[in-house]
Formats: sequence, structure tokens, C-alpha cells
Amino acid sequence: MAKPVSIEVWNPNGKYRVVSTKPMPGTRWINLLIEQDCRVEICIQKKTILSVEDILALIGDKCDGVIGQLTEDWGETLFAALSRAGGKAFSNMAVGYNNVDVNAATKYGVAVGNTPGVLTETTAELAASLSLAASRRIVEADEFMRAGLYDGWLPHLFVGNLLKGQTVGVIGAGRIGSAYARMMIEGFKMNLIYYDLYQATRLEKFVTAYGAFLKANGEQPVTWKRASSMDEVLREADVISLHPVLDKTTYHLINKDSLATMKKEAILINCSRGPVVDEVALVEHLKQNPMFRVGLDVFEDEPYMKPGLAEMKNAVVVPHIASASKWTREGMATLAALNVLGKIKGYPVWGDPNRVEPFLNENAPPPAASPSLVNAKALGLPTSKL
Ligand SMILES: NC(=O)c1ccc[n+]([C@@H]2O[C@H](COP(=O)([O-])OP(=O)(O)OC[C@H]3O[C@@H](n4cnc5c(N)ncnc54)[C@H](O)[C@@H]3O)[C@@H](O)[C@H]2O)c1
Ligand SMILES: O=C(O)[C@H](O)CO
Repeated sequence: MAKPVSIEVWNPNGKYRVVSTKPMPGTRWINLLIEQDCRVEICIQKKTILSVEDILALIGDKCDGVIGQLTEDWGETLFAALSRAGGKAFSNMAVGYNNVDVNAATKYGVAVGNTPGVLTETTAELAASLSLAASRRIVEADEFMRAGLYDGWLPHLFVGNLLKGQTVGVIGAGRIGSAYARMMIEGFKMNLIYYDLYQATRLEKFVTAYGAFLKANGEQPVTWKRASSMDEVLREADVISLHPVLDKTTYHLINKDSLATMKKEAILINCSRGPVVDEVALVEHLKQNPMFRVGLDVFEDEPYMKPGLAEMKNAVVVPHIASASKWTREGMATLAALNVLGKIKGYPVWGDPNRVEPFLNENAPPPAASPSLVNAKALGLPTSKL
């Protein structure tokens, strides 16, 4: 028997029952659901990661849709239960959905939503912050100051890496990878090398145009190169940032061999998913190469770090906060709620998940569509005309 979980209820007489497994930032998402006749139940249990059993208790006997979190295991058991309870939709409050078994959801006729776009710049900014923190040894230097160890300027004190004119390498040049690349190119005049399964045409055009602009102003132009293999990026780049999805093809993409391919003084940033990096191999590499530095937002066994990582001075580690800006988190909550609402109301799916801005405009009602359903095609759902 599942244990009861604490909930907060909004609009108790609403026709549709929508459950959120966590309180989420802002109130717009709640108001949008209430306006469309939903009873909203928010789990307020003081437990960071809910188990499958906890979520089964939340779903109960009648549930039209659930908004869930990337820490939860959305597989066969939960989708079967949601479907039995009459549920039509689930949305992750995240763009990544490697915690969701989309095939199982499709089998039970449940639509799966995610929250693209609204977190692109915020996540890229954290990757840029980690790049700076790691290259200029900010955290080490901060600890040194606070420990009262500073007794005067020295030529060798916390010497790090200059970014200007160096090469930034991006693995996975999708929305976030491209936004990060632009920040590093515009901000620090870095050259770009990237690896992706697809050509990042807009990014290439941007670098070409920016390079021409710099040249016209008498500055060294920036350049770009699409690598034919990931190893080419690892060999050539001074700063490498990981932004692919996590799937079978990207699990342990960075391992003992790929680490050995990188420059001894390279900077590696991971704001994608922890298992993209073999963290045991990374700890060993950090030990053997003190000038190699990493900035990590995600970890292989979250919330834990592999033994030894916490002791490494050449690692900057933060707790999966890349999308944590107020505007973005409120927007993620809104998109997740609208994904669920749209399916419950029988709306079509938005035609372009890369253009979700109309759903985020607080001064106008959102379009009558689900902003991003990843199994829309498999479920044969109609698409809205933009
Ligand atoms: N740390 C965080 O808080 C945080 C925040 C947002 C997103 N993310 C992660 O970032 C990922 C990317 O988000 P996005 O919006 O940019 O997605 P996206 O789909 O726009 O970009 C992903 C890119 O990865 C590429 N790719 C897939 N397999 C690859 C492979 N084997 N080798 C190289 N490239 C490959 C794809 O072609 C695509 O261009 C998400 O799936 C999520 O896991 C993390
Ligand atoms: O995939 C995502 O969206 C992140 O990991 C959290 O914002």
C-alpha cells in the first residue's frame, strides 16, 4: 500500500484533476490551469526525490494529467497507473526527458511534454560561468581569500588560462550548445569547433558574419569548423562544453580514452546530463593532470558525486542549477502546465517547439495548443498552424 502524501489543493471543484509532483515557481501556471476548470493538486511532501510508490499515491484513482520532475522515474508502472486513472498527459518540467520511458507512455496513450527554449540562454549562461570559473580558478581563489591565506600579490598566484583567441569546442550544437558558443565567441573572441549529428547552419552563419564584422573593424576575425568526429574537437579545443541529449549514443561519451585525447590544460564543462561523462575516469584524469580543469553542473549518480571528486581543486561543482533563473523556472512551469492542459482540452500540438515565446507572454492568453509534446507524432496528434 502506498503511503499518503501531503498535498495543497487549488480550485477544489475543478472538473479536471491535475497533479504537480512539486511546488513550482510562480503562480501563472496555477492560474492558467484554474481558468480552464482544473483542480490543481501540488505535492508538498518534504522529500526531494519522490519514489514511484509516492507518485502512485498521488495519481490515485482519477487523474487527468501530471506535471513531474527529472528526478522521477517515469516508466511502465507510472504510465499504466496514470492511464488507469483516466490520465491523458504527463509533462516533465525540463527539456531533457531521459527519465521518461516515452515508448511506455505512448503504449498507454499518454502524451509526454517537455519545456524547450525557455531555458536555453539561462543554461548557456551557467555553462559560460563555469567556463570562466574553471579557467580563472575563481573558486580556489575565493577559498584561499576566505581562509586568510592572501599575504600579497605574487607573479604565480592562481595563474589560469586566457580565453581570447583560443578555441571553444561544443559537443551537441543544438539550442543550448549554439547559445553557449555564441556567448563565448562574442564575449571572448574565441574560434569555434563543433561536433553534432546535424549541421548548425545558423550558428555557422553567425560566426561567419561576426568574423567579417571584426575584420572590418581591424580585429582578428573569429572562425568556425564543423568537426567530422568528436575526437577532432577534443584534440583541438581549449575549452570543451557538452550539450547533447543523454541517450545510448552519448552515455560515457567522455571516458578514459577521450579524456586522454584532450589537451593537458583543457577545460571541460558539463551542463547536459551526468552520465555523458564517465565520472570515475574523470576523477582519475583530474588527479593525474592538475592543470586540466572541469566545471560540472550535473553528475553521474545525482545527487551524489563519485568518490574523490569533492576533493579535487581543479573541479568546480554546482548542484544542477543551470536553468535556475526566476524567469526561466516560471516559464518552465508554465510550459509544463500548458502541455498537460492542451492535451486534456484536446488542443493540437504547437508546430515548432523551438518557438515557444507566445506561451510565455504574460500579457496575452497563450495559444490553444500544447507547446511541446515529444510523442505527438507517435500518438497521431494534430499540429497547430503557426
Ligand atoms: N544542466 C541543466 O540544468 C540543463 C538544462 C537544460 C538542458 N539540459 C540538458 O541539455 C540537453 C540539450 O538541450 P537542448 O535544448 O540544447 O536540446 P537540443 O535537442 O536542441 O540539442 C541537443 C543536440 O545534441 C545533438 N546530439 C544528439 N546526439 C548526439 C551525439 N551522439 N553526438 C553529438 N551531438 C548529439 C543533437 O543533434 C542536438 O543538436 C537536454 O537534453 C538536457 O539533458 C541540462
Ligand atoms: O533538462 C533540463 O531542463 C534541466 O536539466 C533542468 O532545467
